[in-house]
Amino acid sequence: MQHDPVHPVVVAVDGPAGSGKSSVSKEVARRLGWGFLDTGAAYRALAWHAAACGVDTADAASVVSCLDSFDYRIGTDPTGYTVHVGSTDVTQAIREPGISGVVSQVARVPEVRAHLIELFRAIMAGERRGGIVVEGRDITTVVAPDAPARILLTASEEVRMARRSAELVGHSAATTGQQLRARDAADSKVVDFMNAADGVVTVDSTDLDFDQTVEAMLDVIRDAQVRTG
Ligand SMILES: Nc1ncnc2c1ncn2[C@@H]1O[C@H](COP(=O)(O)OP(=O)(O)OP(=O)(O)O)[C@@H](O)[C@H]1O
Ligand SMILES: Nc1ccn([C@@H]2O[C@H](COP(=O)(O)O)[C@@H](O)[C@H]2O)c(=O)n1
Repeated sequence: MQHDPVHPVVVAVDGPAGSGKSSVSKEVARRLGWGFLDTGAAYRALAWHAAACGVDTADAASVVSCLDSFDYRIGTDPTGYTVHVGSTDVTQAIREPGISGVVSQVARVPEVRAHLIELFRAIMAGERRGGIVVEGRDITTVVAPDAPARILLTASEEVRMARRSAELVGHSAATTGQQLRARDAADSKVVDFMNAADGVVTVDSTDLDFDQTVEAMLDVIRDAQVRTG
């Protein structure tokens, strides 16, 4: 797994909502000096764009009609990336519960998935650092099934709910937990991110703190580096 200036090393990470995919992957990328790609941000930004255009996100054909005008930009710097749709910075807006509540409707549309997967592969190929850590739901199985290191990052539902409620001040723990469970249920109908596919290593962070989880992921990457030379 040596640095090839043309093909960055890809680390693929999947997992359910609140498992730590984005925060842990970002820190792993930062420690390696590699890029980081949060693929969920694109589905969220498209949900934001559809809503901004007055489109009903439950109507697949209307969502598809928004793809042509979806001018999406995201950086891969793990120390501070921004998300733009056109000239609007939507980095914060796409994290609002209103977007989390409808993003699965957008993500289940096959044309949307095909469009965004192409975009992710282009971003991965354009990475100029030695590697890129890419996280989402179908990275280990669809977006980058040949990645040398593939990880399913998980944690018990109870722990994931507690971690998510701790960061969402002003929202009840019950509502936050309900939303997380509903999103996983909807997303699971489209891709399987609860079970590790063949060759994918599971990192269960239920009993690990943040730093231990980062180290566990780095161990998997180091093992893959030894395996693939
Ligand atoms: N091992 C851990 N110990 C303690 N807290 C953690 C751990 N891993 C992640 N967290 C915290 O859990 C919260 C959820 O993590 P994060 O947002 O990275 O999850 P996610 O899988 O990307 O979620 P989503 O798919 O909903 O965007 C964050 O506040 C993060 O700091
Ligand atoms: N590879 C992916 C990534 C995300 N999604 C959908 O986007 C939603 C938001 O993702 P977060 O990681 O920011 O929570 C998620 O709930 C999925 O609907 C996806 O389908 N595939």
